[in-house]
Amino acid sequence: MPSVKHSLESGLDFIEFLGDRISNNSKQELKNIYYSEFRCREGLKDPSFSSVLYALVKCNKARIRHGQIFLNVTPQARVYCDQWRKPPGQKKQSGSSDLPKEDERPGHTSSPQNPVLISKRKLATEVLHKLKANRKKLTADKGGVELTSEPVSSGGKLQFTVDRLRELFVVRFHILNNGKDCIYFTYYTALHKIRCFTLDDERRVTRASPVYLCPGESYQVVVRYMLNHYGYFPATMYFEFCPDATDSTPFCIVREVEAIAQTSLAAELGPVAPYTPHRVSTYTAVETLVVEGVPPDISVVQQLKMTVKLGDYKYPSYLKQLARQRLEDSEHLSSAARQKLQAVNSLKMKNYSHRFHLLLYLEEIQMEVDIRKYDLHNQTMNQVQGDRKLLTLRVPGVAENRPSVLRGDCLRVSKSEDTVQPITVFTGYVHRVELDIVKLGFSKRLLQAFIDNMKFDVEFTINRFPLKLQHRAVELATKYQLGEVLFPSGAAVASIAVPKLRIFNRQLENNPEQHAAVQRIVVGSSKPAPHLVFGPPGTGKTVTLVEAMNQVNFTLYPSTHILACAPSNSACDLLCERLMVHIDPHQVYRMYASSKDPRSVPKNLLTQDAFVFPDKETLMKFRVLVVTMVTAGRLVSGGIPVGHFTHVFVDEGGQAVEPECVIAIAGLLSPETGQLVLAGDPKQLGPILRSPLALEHGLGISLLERLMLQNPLYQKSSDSGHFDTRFVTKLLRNYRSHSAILKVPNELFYENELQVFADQWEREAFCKWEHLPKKGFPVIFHGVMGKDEREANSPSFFNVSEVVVLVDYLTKLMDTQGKKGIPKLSARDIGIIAPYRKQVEKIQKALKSVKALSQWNDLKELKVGSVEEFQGQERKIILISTVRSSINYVRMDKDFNIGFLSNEKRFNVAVTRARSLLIVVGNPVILNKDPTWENCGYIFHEVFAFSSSRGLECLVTH
Ligand SMILES: Nc1ncnc2c1ncn2[C@@H]1O[C@H](COP(=O)(O)OP(=O)(O)OP(=O)(O)O)[C@@H](O)[C@H]1O
Repeated sequence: MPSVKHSLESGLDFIEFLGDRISNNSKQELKNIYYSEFRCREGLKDPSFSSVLYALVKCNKARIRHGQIFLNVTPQARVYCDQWRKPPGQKKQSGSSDLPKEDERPGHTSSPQNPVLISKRKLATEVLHKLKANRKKLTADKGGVELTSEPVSSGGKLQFTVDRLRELFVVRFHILNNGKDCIYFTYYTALHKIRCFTLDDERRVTRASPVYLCPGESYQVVVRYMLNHYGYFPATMYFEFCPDATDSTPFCIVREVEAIAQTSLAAELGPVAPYTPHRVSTYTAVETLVVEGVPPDISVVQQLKMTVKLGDYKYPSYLKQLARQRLEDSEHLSSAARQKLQAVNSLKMKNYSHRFHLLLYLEEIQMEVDIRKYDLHNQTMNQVQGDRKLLTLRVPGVAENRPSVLRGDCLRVSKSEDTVQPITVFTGYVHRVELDIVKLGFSKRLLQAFIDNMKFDVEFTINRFPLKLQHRAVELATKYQLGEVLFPSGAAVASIAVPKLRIFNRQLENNPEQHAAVQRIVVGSSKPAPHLVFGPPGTGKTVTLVEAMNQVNFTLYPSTHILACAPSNSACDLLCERLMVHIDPHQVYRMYASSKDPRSVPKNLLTQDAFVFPDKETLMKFRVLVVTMVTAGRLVSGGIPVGHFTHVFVDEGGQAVEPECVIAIAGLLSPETGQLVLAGDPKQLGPILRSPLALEHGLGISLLERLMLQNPLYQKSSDSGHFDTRFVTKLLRNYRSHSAILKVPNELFYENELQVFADQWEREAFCKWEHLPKKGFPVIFHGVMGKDEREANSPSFFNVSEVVVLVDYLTKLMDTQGKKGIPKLSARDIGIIAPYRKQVEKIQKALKSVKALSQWNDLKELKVGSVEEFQGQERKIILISTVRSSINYVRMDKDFNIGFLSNEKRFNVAVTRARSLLIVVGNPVILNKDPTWENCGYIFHEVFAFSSSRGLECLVTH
């Protein structure tokens, strides 16, 4: 019995084979064609007609009504004729050819799979490969054959746009034998399976019955497009010719066809200018004379005096050598260098600072190498209207940290025409970053000499401040003997009875794990060892942390001071907002770094125009300070004494490298009496690192993850199979999402341990939404054949077809809210996640320009951002745009650690933010090439009762 999958593939090939005869509904006639023409092709082992029909019906590719068969390919017919039929007795060809070898062609394969598909796939791979390598050769007219088309092609590419769907668009290829000899037109096909066109020619050319063209004779192939969906539909048309029907080497001519169907919104959002990539130039050392620029006014009012020194921590030169060797040839690391690295491989308190200094140096060296890639040449700057002391510079990519430029950072510019050494280098300080524009403060000397259109070369520099803080932190960890905090043995742990608590957040009363965790933290049951709270997304880690802080503040008052930290500002803001529900806001202080733009701070957290670092005494009066880990370093510099903070709470602890986390501990927390609490999920976004060497030697592992992986106190007991709850709390009840939303992450990352506890009314709020493909399953995967594009000289990607679909869903949500049992919505209930900054920008632009959406008067509250910006956040409805539509860029995503593909952790965070409805918009063909997304397709298949091997394809719900 053949598998349904095998039968379906044969069925789809049969449909393709039928060509124009697809409209034939007679079961008997189709059966005859199947057996007499299709199934008996040489070497084929297709299943029986009834098995094929069964598979087609089961997978919605055919319907049977009153004994008649309706093949489900219209109007999206994929009915170009397949002509992989070898002429009987054809001899093996000799000589080189553009074509696949003869024994790889159908009829010569012994594979039990369908050879039509295999050979066509092979042909497609080969032709596409050759197109990349030598496009000119493949697309050139040759052998006397002239291939023209209507519409006319240019450089082998034929592009056309249709404005309206479901309207016929005809492309004609004219084949003219312009040579002196006769020629056989033996074969043609489209090398992509996009079901939006049919191929037709009068005499049904096949290798079995080629068309003979005498000199001067011509022939026509017609491609009929019927686009049912907006998007971008590329195809590669392959035409094959032979000077002699039996005994000569065939050759081919290829044309690329791009059909585009777009709305006016898509046209409006399209590229503003063709993409011109930034060219990387080689760097040569030159003698320079540096002229200092003007830093921005400190918007932070600095009342906190710096009393603890921060060293410079420059890396030793031998390390640069080592890193360079490694970068160029990892085989030839000197043995001394190798030993140095090996010596620090196993982390102990004894080598703690030494090891992290080394790894941080390696990271810095790599950062220096990477930042050079962004150097700009021959750039013009402009004077800022209204503030002529500043110059603006366009920095493509800055919005997605390529390069990372923050307020207060420094850039080095020199006049492009300056060639005489020493070259004058002007340092410019970043006053403001606005999308891809930076505003820079330079010295008077440059401003006075500045004239419009002056050309400059620009070098970016790295911000060493966070690195320096990390170096100091690992040193302080040794100085203050944090051994029992960083490598706890559990020896000093006293057994204390847990107190009865009056819980502030009543939700926790129903969750014994959360409740117990709070009790343990309040009583300090793990002290001096850290207490870990870990669990999958939405299991209430942050809520537990916040309740524990409330309880510590309330129960142990007045002897406690809390430092609440997270790696990112958005996670800190969330902590702060939740803390202020139960703690008097005057007792909580949210301290921001000077690099933070006050305009990006949530209104309820910004109490004054500028940020203030109050003096030490004032700071020490607050019950709770909320800061990022890096800003916690300022508290150390400001001389807040060790032991002032009785508790340090770290949320999203899995996102920071260990030395970053230690900034908030070393020099602040008492090693004997302090309580450290770390919350996080190692399966969500981790630290981002550049140096492969540092990664290889473990810098990518967070403190939370290291303790969980390497310290027995934080592992399940082999006897009981349970965690020791004095040290670790594992949360498994998910309070955020509908089970359908959790299905994929639960299976892929959490061994199906995650339990659904979200409020039933909330989680099922969209289960009856009329636009769901399956009622009761509030997940939509919407397949879009879009195009990932870039514009001007920005390296960031966007995909307008996906923006159009997102906007369409938003409009549907707006139209249906408050009707038929669907709750009323405000824009703040919705979040849109996109992997690239340009796509975020295009979505924001679309939100502003679509009139229908302006009904939401809080439209500004609709958050559009990257996954990083959504970590720890949730919304009722999440829409995700995956953008990627060409396989060629997937490698780039991996190298730059961007995008959704090849990054499980980013995928996990993105799909676990929604409470009641998740809509993913993406290209199924590309996503299926990634194992995580492909699995996603398989898992959904069960739900949708599809039976196919085609991953996400079956979920395409145009
Ligand atoms: N015991 C509980 N009962 C009901 N709802 C809860 C409970 N604990 C947490 N929640 C709710 O679950 C949602 C997720 O909580 P929280 O943000 O604390 O999860 P998290 O584990 O920190 O998530 P992430 O890993 O995504 O950062 C919130 O809406 C919160 O109010």
